[in-house]
Amino acid sequence: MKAPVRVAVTGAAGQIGYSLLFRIASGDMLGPDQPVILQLLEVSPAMDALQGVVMELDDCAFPLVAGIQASDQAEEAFRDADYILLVGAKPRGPGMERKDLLEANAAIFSAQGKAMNAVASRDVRVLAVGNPANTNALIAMRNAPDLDPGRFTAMTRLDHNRALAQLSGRVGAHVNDITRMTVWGNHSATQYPDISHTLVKGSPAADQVDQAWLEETFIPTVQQRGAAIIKARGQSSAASAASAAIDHMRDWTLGTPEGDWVSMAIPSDGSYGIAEGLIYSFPVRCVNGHYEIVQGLDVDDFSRERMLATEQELTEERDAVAHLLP
Ligand SMILES: NC(=O)C1=CN([C@@H]2O[C@H](COP(=O)(O)OP(=O)(O)OC[C@H]3O[C@@H](n4cnc5c(N)ncnc54)[C@H](O)[C@@H]3O)[C@@H](O)[C@H]2O)C=CC1
Ligand SMILES: O=C([O-])CC(=O)C(=O)O
Repeated sequence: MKAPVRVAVTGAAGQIGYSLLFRIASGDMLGPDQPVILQLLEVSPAMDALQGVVMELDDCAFPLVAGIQASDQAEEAFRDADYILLVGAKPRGPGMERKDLLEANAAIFSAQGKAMNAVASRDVRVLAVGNPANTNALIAMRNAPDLDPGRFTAMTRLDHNRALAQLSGRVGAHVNDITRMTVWGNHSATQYPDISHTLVKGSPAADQVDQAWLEETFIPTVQQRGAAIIKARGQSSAASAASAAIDHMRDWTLGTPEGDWVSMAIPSDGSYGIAEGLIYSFPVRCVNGHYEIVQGLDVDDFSRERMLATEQELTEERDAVAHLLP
């Protein structure tokens, strides 16, 4: 058995938390030989509810759980954390866009960035799930100047998985047979799910679907899937979001499968002409605990236009929170 690692989760008594914690604890995120110490953060009024979740975690008698701490203080929850999943934030309701949450949630990520800067492990891996996820990751990153900016990421894996599911249904292939899907940009309605480089059983996906389906069905369905779930369920997606968070952290830490890649929102290094520093979703390969942007993909005019539109939205979100970016 390895030495335990410390995994902090914010919003631990919320909807996503209720799916996420049990999967982290069972080894789905970091592997069946990696014990974890869970460090759970909630706001003070939710501490009773969090205590109930902790009781349930205890009652699972998970072999990999080496400790559980619950706190309403970020500096306690983030102390020496090797992984931080920033889930705690307000979700949107019907008729809202995710960026409408910016004002309500931005302050949380600036305070939590400062707290992790002070106390987290210098090798921490951070995932922002709370919306608007990309810009919240940017706020946390900029408020944690002593940590490596490359350690700050936001979740577009749910969009990536949704794109796999939609294409799988259309071409009649299992998701396991689909590789090299890409989601570019923001976790929002401007994101660009791109199948230009995607393979189905090793052959180009673009040859197996028509342009009208791509433009009129595939892209808008993936872009609007979060809203469709809210309409159907009355609440935003939770179990699928938790599952995507597990996938994101697992692949970052343990590596992406040979020949494939995944989508992660990470600080842009200027690749594909995207402004440096924005938290933008790229195709990435992960090896030995590090991600690298897949380079050299052809970008045609159709793709370029969409990649720029979502970059533009991220620039506007960044400008709207300039006062929180030291
Ligand atoms: N990036 C993505 O793909 C997805 C992101 N989301 C976002 O994730 C966030 C959480 O969603 P749910 O779990 O459904 O919401 P929820 O409302 O069920 O849970 C959020 C929890 O966060 C807690 N919280 C609020 N402020 C906090 C703070 N400062 N510190 C610690 N905890 C805090 C609340 O008390 C609550 O228990 C929302 O912003 C939602 O929009 C949801 C689905 C997918
Ligand atoms: O749509 C929402 O507000 C929740 C979310 O981010 C998603 O399901 O992708």
